[in-house]
Order: sequence, then C-alpha cells, then structure tokens
Amino acid sequence: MSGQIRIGQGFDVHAFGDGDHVMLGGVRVPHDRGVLAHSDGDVVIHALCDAILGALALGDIGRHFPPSDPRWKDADSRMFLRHCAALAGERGWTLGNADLTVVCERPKVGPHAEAMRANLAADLGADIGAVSVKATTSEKLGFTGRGEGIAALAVVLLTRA
Ligand SMILES: Nc1ccn([C@@H]2O[C@H](COP(=O)(O)O)[C@@H](O)[C@H]2O)c(=O)n1
Ligand SMILES: C[C@@]1(CO)OP(=O)(O)OP(=O)(O)OC[C@H]1O
Repeated sequence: MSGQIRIGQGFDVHAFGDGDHVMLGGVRVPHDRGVLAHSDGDVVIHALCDAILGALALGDIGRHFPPSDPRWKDADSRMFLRHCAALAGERGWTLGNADLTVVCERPKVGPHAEAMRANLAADLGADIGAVSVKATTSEKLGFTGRGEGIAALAVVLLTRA
C-alpha cells in the first residue's frame, strides 16, 4: 500500500448534574440527570474530536474551542466535529474508520447507537459503515459505576493517497 495512514485516540469525561437528558453523538438521550459542561457536554463527540486532532497532531479540543470562550457556552458539539473533519479534509486526510465506546451504567446507549452513527457519519462526510458506536457499563466500579459521570473513548484511522 503506497498511501499514508494516521491513527488517533481520544477520551472524555463529564460529571452528571441536574437535567433531563444527555447529548450523545448528537442525539438527545432522555435521562434523569444532565451533564456539567461548558458546551452541550457531548462526551462522544468530544472524544472523537480529540481522536481526529490527535491523528493530525493538532492539539486537543480545548485548544481549538477553549472552555473560557463564551462563544462555546451551550454550543452544539456537532459544530466542533465538523470543524475537526474540515481540518482533516483540508490536509488531504479521509476517514478510514472511527470506533467509539461509551462507558456508563445508564442511560442505555444501544437503542440510540444507530442515530448516533448516522449523525457522526454525516458530520465526518463518511459512510455510516465506517463509524462504530459501542457501550459498556463498568460493572458498578469507579466513577462511572457509581453513576457520577459518563466517559467515552474514540479511535480513528485517517488515510491519505
Ligand atoms: N450504558 C450502556 C451500557 C451497556 N449497554 C449494552 O449492554 C451490554 C452489556 O454491558 P456490560 O457492561 O454488562 O458488558 C453492552 O455490550 C451494550 O450492548 C448499553 O447499551 N448502554
Ligand atoms: C467542549 C469544550 C468547549 O469549550 O468544553 P466542555 O463542554 O466543558 O467539554 P470538555 O470536554 O470538558 O472540554 C473541551 C472544550 O473545548
């Protein structure tokens, strides 16, 4: 294979707080808690942005969208993702695939995984078959197990001819 490849990984956590939903992969998932965040607190998208930025060696999401900047207050994280996808595209990189794991006891992610994949694939300009969304509990262990917060991990592969 004569093309180039790049791999990137991302991880994000948000604490639960008051609220009635969490945003996951751009999907509004009903829940008895919300998350504490400057933006809409979408851990899936934040981890995915960091994976893309990592593959590009362009820092992290906080460098591009500082939490101190009032422009990003309550921001729709899909805008962050489209920005990161554009940075990759401008440099000639195409998504090979993205694999995401959400870690929480609740809410159940499975029923929303297909809608999340569709949103993420649209924002990445990728085929939905290249975007995977999985979930696991942490078997009641740690901060996710105690229901204190939600975490997400992302791995991406970028390709360039
Ligand atoms: N928030 C979650 C957590 C898990 N799932 C689904 O349940 C399966 C079993 O989870 P374990 O942690 O007990 O292995 C998991 O494979 C997911 O399919 C979920 O949808 N949402
Ligand atoms: C998304 C940003 C935007 O200000 O803030 P938060 O929503 O707090 O999310 P986090 O993952 O903690 O940090 C990254 C920031 O760029």
